[in-house]
Amino acid sequence: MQENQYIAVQKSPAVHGNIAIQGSKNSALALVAAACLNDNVVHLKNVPDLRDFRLIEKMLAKVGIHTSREAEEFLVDARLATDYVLDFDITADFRASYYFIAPLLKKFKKVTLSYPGGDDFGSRPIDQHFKGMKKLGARIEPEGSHYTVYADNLVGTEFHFEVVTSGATINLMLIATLASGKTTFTNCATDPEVVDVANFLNLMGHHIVGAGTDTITITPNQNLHIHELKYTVIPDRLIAGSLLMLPGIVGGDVTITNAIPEHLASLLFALEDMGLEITRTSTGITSRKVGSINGMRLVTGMYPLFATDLQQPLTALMLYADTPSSVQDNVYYNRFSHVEELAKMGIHLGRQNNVAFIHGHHYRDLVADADVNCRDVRAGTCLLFAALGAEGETRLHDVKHLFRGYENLVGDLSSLGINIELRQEVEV
Ligand SMILES: CC(=O)N[C@H]1[C@@H](OP(=O)(O)OP(=O)(O)OC[C@H]2O[C@@H](n3ccc(=O)[nH]c3=O)[C@H](O)[C@@H]2O)O[C@H](CO)[C@@H](O)[C@@H]1O
Ligand SMILES: C=C(OP(=O)(O)O)C(=O)O
Repeated sequence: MQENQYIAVQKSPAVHGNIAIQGSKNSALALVAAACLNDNVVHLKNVPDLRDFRLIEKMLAKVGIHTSREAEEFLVDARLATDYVLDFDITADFRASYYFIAPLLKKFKKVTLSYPGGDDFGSRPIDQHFKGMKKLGARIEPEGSHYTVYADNLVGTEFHFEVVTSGATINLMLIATLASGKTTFTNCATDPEVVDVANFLNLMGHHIVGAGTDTITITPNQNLHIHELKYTVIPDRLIAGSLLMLPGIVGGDVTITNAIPEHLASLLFALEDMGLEITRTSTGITSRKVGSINGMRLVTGMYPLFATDLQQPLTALMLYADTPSSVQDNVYYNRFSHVEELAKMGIHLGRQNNVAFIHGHHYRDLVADADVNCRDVRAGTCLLFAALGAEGETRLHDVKHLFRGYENLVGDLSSLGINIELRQEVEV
């Protein structure tokens, strides 16, 4: 359906309102896979209703793993898994497909799947996943666009990540629960999503220590009590962080009622540095425009440094600052698809390798009447936010990318007072 739709936005009045944030997409993707490791039903709360999860449901149904949505819960029951080959088209269509290696290795000691998809911002290697699996004793056979992992005898080991990667840290943590004996990983990612998955594995009865630090040990428990589990996914820090930027662009205030401030520390400092008033309370985070917005020099890095996923949305705020800014993405050097699209709105950023330069101020009187394409979820957020400060109408196409991250984007923004509409594309 989203193939035939576009979003139209006009210059927005000051925003006011409260939003409760959906569950984290990136955490829930891993938790659904982790739930498939349990030998009984798992009830996950806060799994967002997004395309990746609909793909997962279809992919798992094909191998006999039952999932369903009942009331607020996403149910997973992997007890009757029937096949070790995951659909090639589906596994190539989203990033987190590699998290399903562990549950199928558990059942069949082998699994075949495609190389992962996800947002395209240049090279997204999975060499650390492969190196870690091999160190645990797996054998990997590439076969064109797909590969098979064989794991007859996984043995606990020590593995040092050459690159800090959240995906590989989570994936290898899941696979290490299948090994005999203890595994120690060093140079791990410390993201909240890693901690969320470790907490769930501990709830299952495994013994994971150190998640959230650079050293994680996994002592698997092969005599788990087999019972139903309930677990709640953490709120989505990337959506919370993005929405907190809005007052800086159009004025007003936004309160996120269920965010976890520690997960957003580097963003909140950046927003304060840019001149927003940020209030952290036990019930949420409020961002309010109280004066002019300053530019800043932003550098991304792995958690707890500034998240690469938030640099594109923050670029939109930088457009409306009084002084220039720069954004250096050290995680994905080519995560700049918004730059070409902003140019269609008359917003010209400089770009040198992995750094974008934003003049600021200059765009305050911008008049836009433009059609732009959302090429990935966070680039789409940048375009949408940039358009909210410009006179005239901006039409965002390829919204399927945008909706990959947001469960209720149009509803949430409308509730804040933003003039946003979902329209049908006209067939030509
Ligand atoms: C589904 C999901 O959770 N997606 C998030 C996850 O992606 P994803 O898990 O794919 O990203 P990683 O944390 O793995 O990537 C971090 C860095 O490590 C590099 N790398 C990664 C794996 C590997 O085997 N070799 C390697 O060199 C990557 O190129 C990148 O430069 O974290 C990214 C970085 O915070 C976010 O932008 C994505 O939103
Ligand atoms: C890049 C993202 O997702 P994925 O890793 O699933 O492509 C994202 O959520 O910004």
